[in-house]
Amino acid sequence: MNQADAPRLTVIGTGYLGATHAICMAVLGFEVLGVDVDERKIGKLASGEVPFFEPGLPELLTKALESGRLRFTTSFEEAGKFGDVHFICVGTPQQPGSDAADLTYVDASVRALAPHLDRRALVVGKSTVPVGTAKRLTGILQELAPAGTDIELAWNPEFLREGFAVDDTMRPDRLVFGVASDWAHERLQAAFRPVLDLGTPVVRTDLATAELVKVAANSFLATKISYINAMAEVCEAVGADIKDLADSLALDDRIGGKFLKPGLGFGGGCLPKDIRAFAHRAEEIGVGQAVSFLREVDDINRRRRARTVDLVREMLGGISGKRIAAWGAAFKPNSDDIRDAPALDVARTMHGLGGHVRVFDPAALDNARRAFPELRYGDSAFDVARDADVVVLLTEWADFREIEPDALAEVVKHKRIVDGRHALDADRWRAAGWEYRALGRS
Ligand SMILES: NC(=O)C1=CN([C@@H]2O[C@H](COP(=O)(O)OP(=O)(O)OC[C@H]3O[C@@H](n4cnc5c(N)ncnc54)[C@H](O)[C@@H]3O)[C@@H](O)[C@H]2O)C=CC1
Ligand SMILES: O=C(O)[C@H]1O[C@H](OP(=O)(O)OP(=O)(O)OC[C@H]2O[C@@H](n3ccc(=O)[nH]c3=O)[C@H](O)[C@@H]2O)[C@H](O)[C@@H](O)[C@@H]1O
Repeated sequence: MNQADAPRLTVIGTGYLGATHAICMAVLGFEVLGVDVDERKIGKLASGEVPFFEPGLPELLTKALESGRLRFTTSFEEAGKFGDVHFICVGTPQQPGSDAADLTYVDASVRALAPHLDRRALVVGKSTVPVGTAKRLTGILQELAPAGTDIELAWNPEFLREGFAVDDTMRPDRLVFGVASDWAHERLQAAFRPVLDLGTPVVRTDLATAELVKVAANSFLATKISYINAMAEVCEAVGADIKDLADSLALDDRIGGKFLKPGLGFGGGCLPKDIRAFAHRAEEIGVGQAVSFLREVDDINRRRRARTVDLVREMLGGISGKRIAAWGAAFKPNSDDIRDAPALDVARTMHGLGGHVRVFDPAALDNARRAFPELRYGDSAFDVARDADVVVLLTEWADFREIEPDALAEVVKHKRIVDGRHALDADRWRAAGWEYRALGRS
């Protein structure tokens, strides 16, 4: 990359998204400054420690720090002086007691940065926000940036998946540039030059469309998952098989098999809160009816968690006093993220019903322990399964899928397994004498 032309980047908010973006951009050759209000997080990153689990990222952090192109700070003054392009990557969680997105952090970060922008710069929103946020932030920048400086706002939604964050950042399927001028578009092109050189498709559009693309994408993915889980409910009622049904649908190219995996449903820090915030925002702007199906998507998804508990109850004839091995805590494999994790929701419900639940997860145990100290935890999949009345697979880590039914049979009290993620080979487990149950399978 031609260093002379390359803009200097700041990345504001160094959580899952921001840390990944900052590290990858430095590896790609940019000078990058990561900024966060969390001193501990900044301290860890600066000393070479990624504060969350993400395959491949620790190695890249080491590489980026060694290159001298990546630094971290808590100072917005330093950020304003340093950067030509500022990426806003702070959290937009669900507001407590409401479906709306909490924009406190986005507003605070823009307000903190704006007074320090003393030369022409581009501020780029990456966080997932309700449509209309960019317009409002443009007003805040105009109000708070020093008089006479030319500050523009653009929107560049992010589509990375946790667990594949490095690859999704370095080689995304597409880039969306929501811009209000040719200058902003050119600046974004410069800020993604090495990615564009790979032939990555770019959609240039306006700010509102860019904001909407993101929530539309997550809503589509959530709808696909709830669609197949709705079919699972129907299968349960008639004794049909959701696995065969999903496999058959997937063979139609127009439908495709991705995000068509039935089971416990979606969780995490994004899909659930994003569909709720979108439905809420649509209602605010008078088009609630257009996306009212998202409420149903959410309800179908929540029912999966309750139904999984029901399945365990049916199998055991009650949950109170039973020893239950819960395999998984993270919202999906290859992540330590427990935000709105279906696995922990199910484990906590079974605990609340008097079950002796013990949880194991290969990466998310520390986070789970901190968030839910009332649950009991073990050191391995076999450890929590000792003398269990039932094993419940809640997050489909490869470590769990690879376990031999005969080896596990040695430690459990009863050979019963609930496959909450349709991740195990039912025939193999049944052949080994296990009672195998999964939602939507007779
Ligand atoms: N996690 C993911 O895979 C993806 C997340 N997103 C979106 O990106 C945004 C961030 O998500 P995550 O990285 O998961 O959240 P996170 O909670 O891991 O990170 C947010 C970071 O922002 C920092 N922060 C809060 N207020 C700040 C301020 N005023 N100034 C500077 N830093 C501040 C926090 O300390 C934290 O480190 C959200 O809008 C999310 O929906 C989009 C695509 C993927
Ligand atoms: O906005 C975001 O933060 C991100 O949200 C999701 O990414 P992520 O939350 O990392 O995880 P996914 O792989 O999408 O899985 C989400 C949930 O759906 C569940 N899922 C996924 C696929 C499937 O077929 N069935 C299913 O139940 C997973 O177990 C998980 O709980 C999107 O896939 C990303 O494109 C987006 O950038």
